[in-house]
Amino acid sequence: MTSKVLEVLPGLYWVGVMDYELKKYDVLYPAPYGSTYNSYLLKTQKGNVLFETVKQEFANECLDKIEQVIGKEDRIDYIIVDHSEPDHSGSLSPILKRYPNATVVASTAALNNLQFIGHIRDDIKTINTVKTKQLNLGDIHLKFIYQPFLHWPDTMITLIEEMNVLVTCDMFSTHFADERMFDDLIIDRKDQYLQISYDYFNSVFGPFKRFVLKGIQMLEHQPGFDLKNCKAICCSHGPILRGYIRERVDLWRQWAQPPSLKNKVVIAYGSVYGYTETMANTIASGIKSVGIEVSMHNIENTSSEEVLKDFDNCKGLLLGTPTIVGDALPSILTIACNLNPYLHCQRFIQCFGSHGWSGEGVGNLSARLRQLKAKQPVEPLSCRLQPGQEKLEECFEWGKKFGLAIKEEDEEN
Ligand SMILES: Cc1cc2nc3c(=O)[nH]c(=O)nc-3n(C[C@H](O)[C@H](O)[C@H](O)COP(=O)(O)O)c2cc1C
Repeated sequence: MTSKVLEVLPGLYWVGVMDYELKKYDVLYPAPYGSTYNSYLLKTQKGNVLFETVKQEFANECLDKIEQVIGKEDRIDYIIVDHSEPDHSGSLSPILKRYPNATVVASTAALNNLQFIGHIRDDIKTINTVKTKQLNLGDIHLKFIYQPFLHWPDTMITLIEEMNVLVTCDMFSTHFADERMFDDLIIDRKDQYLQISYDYFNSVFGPFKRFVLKGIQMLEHQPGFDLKNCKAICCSHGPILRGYIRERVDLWRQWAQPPSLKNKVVIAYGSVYGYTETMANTIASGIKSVGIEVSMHNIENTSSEEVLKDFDNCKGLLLGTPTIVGDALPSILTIACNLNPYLHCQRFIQCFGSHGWSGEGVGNLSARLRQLKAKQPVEPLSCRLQPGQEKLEECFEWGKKFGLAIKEEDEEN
């Protein structure tokens, strides 16, 4: 189903598309309300400017809408690519084919990526916004504000100065398709919009919270721009913001606050004969001896999800596994695979376990844990079969050292 061109403000039009069929995004996350790929067309004294394109399969619909605004004869002079992810740049090639004289305006990193997305021709005119930070279009000036990691290294925000409008690409976006397209027109779906906005924030921007806070601060202190008088935030998915800009910015700021982590260690383990379990209990005693709280999970009676939920607001995690047929226990490996270097590199994470002969369990698990680049005040701890008195003393000291590292960091802060 095609949608209509919408006027955002005089001279600025939405020429994006609706994607009601989208069921999931980024492979993993449900998109229960579909999505939109927002592209905007700005008419100025010195030419027509297109902000973002749309997903490749919607190129013709976007081209039709562009023609509805500028007619068959007029041309696109500039295409601003605030972020080169294919859902925004996928139609760049067909649009450049139709408007071969358009200049592509993007950051160094985005221009670089565009060589590998749609493989645009080498002779296309470009402006690198890391060097050229402004564009004078007569009655309108564009200011390019490079904001890497919102949410790729290539991202920028464009300020349409005279209109007091921000084009933010994925920042302040969400996957939500509604033909009314403006935040103040969809208040009857407020709860759905809020819920999917939070999910989108978490999945896409969750790993980049400090960049979100930096980005918001930058917008609030941008010379010549007043967020209070901002007329619209033209994001790249879901409703355009115009009625509730302040509220949305405040929500994003609130969601982006760093988690407050407890001085607590979660220990999750599996154990066939109780050997890894004995290690776990002794390690826990060592941790508690320095005043750090511990919570224990035997994976036989709980799930990886519950362990991850418990660890969500804790500083430390220890994973225990025996070696079973040349590997670690899958459920314990699953916990490690659900951790992420961007999200968990500031935490304390290590592993331990018992084995019979070859001992790959702890080795394989620790290979994954090293990829997280988390803090590891102790080396992985292995034990051949049943831990004896000496090994138990080692477990106690190992736990104590792990707990002390958490305590010392807390005292330093
Ligand atoms: C089904 C099964 C397969 C095993 N495979 C291995 C193996 O490939 N390599 C190894 O070092 N030990 C292997 N073991 C031995 C255990 O790792 C060892 O008994 C360990 O001490 C068990 O610790 P737990 O009581 O904490 O489970 C295996 C044990 C079982 C029950």
